[in-house]
Amino acid sequence: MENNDEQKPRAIMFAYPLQGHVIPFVHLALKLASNGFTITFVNTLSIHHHITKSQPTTADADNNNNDIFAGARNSGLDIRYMTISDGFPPKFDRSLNHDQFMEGLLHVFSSHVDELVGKVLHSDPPVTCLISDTFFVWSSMIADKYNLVNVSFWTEPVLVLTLYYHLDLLRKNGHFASQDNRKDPIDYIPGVRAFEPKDLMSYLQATDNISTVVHRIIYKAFEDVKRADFIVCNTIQELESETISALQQKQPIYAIGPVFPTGLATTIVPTSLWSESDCTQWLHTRPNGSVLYISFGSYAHVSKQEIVEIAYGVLLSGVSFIWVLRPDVVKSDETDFLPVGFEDEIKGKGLIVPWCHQMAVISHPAIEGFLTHCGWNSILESIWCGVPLLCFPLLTDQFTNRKLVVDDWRIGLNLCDQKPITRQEVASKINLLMITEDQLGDELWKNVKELQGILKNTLTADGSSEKNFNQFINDVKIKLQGKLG
Ligand SMILES: O=c1ccn([C@@H]2O[C@H](COP(=O)(O)OP(=O)(O)O[C@H]3O[C@H](CO)[C@@H](O)[C@H](O)[C@H]3O)[C@@H](O)[C@H]2O)c(=O)[nH]1
Repeated sequence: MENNDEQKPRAIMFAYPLQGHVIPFVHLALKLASNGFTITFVNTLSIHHHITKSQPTTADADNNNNDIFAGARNSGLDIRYMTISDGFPPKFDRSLNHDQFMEGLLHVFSSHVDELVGKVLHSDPPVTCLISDTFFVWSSMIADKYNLVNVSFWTEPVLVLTLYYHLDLLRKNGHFASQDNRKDPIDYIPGVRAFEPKDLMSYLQATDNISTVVHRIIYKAFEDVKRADFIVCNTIQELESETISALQQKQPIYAIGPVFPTGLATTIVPTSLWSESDCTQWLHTRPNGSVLYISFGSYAHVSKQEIVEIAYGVLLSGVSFIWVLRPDVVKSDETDFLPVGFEDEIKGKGLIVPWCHQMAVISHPAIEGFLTHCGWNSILESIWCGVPLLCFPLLTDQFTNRKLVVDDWRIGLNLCDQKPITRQEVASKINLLMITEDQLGDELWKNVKELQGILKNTLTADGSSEKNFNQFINDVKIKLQGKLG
């Protein structure tokens, strides 16, 4: 029962300044605000500029120009919006100068956060709770300094969180950070069945340099998360139950996913860093179940050679396709990375766009398969839409996510079994995925429909994510009462 004298909880939220993190953060903010929280949402200035620049020029966009949550507030939610410097000038290219940018997030960003939290702490209602991305290295320092409930939001599978959490075990057993990492299966991580080292996150597979800036962030962030009061995860209890239960022995952890754009959110809170091309008209002209959607997310880079092999492979397969090729997908100043004449050859068959509204595209009945880099949001969105996956992991958690999709849940195939990829293999894998009359295609399709049912169910009133979310809110309130004495 709601106690009216209870102070309204107010959380300040810091999203990691990358597309794949901002999207779930925004939707978590909306979910919390719909459940009685006052939210102060903080984006870096750079993310803010990207979002506002990519908006179509409409009256709504003008409204949203300084405040992406203006529409949400008009609908009655108490979400305030602030921006913060990430320490770099606006024109600094954060994608091309990735490591320098990450050094800034590691060493400089916390002082900006500290200053901002100090300023807003005593506004009305006072800030009582910090919700920050698990990859930030300063959360416990800020929470301790300002006596805030410390909530870590994890935007990847709990399997990945667990592996980072137990980095000490991987080291001790020689699967990480040894002269010559062990190649045999890893069978000692609590809640994780034996798996191959090739399925570890890319940073933990490294042997040459394990002091890169991302490694240093990982070492610090996954020690820091051990001091969080609560860990909230964009995953689903039914999909990762053993792993979640094991980690729950260590810390309170809540699977509340999928944290998705609902109808309300998609229309009123812009989150895209690039302008979205409208693919709907084109999709309407295609037969149901005939189009392959291809995207490598917002962050990873692909080599020109791989783009060329995929391009020829898609042509050889003969399927229709939409391919999202963001301007910086190849890590160089080179903009002509497609084979000469490719765009003429695909006329009437394929559509290439720099960015789109992914959920709108993959929920269209014309879409039959998704060639993906295995970003966690893309996987959840694809399951939600009942679309099987063709997996081409590039970086970070994507290798571990691939294992879940292909080996554990059997809702997808590997694009290639070993690198370098070839156009012949690309074509044959696309055909295997897209021809659902075949036994394999049929099995993938049935499995993904089953998981789709689980995902849809989890957000109903009796569903696990809904229950976990309510439990989380109750536990935060109890913790707050304890803190306020
Ligand atoms: O044209 C596009 C392409 C993508 N998206 C959206 O962008 C997000 C992309 O997220 P994700 O699929 O997770 O990929 P990344 O952007 O690469 O995400 C980063 O963050 C994820 C969550 O932490 C990690 O799993 C990834 O490995 C990491 O690269 C999704 O919500 C997509 O719907 C669009 O809206 N339009």
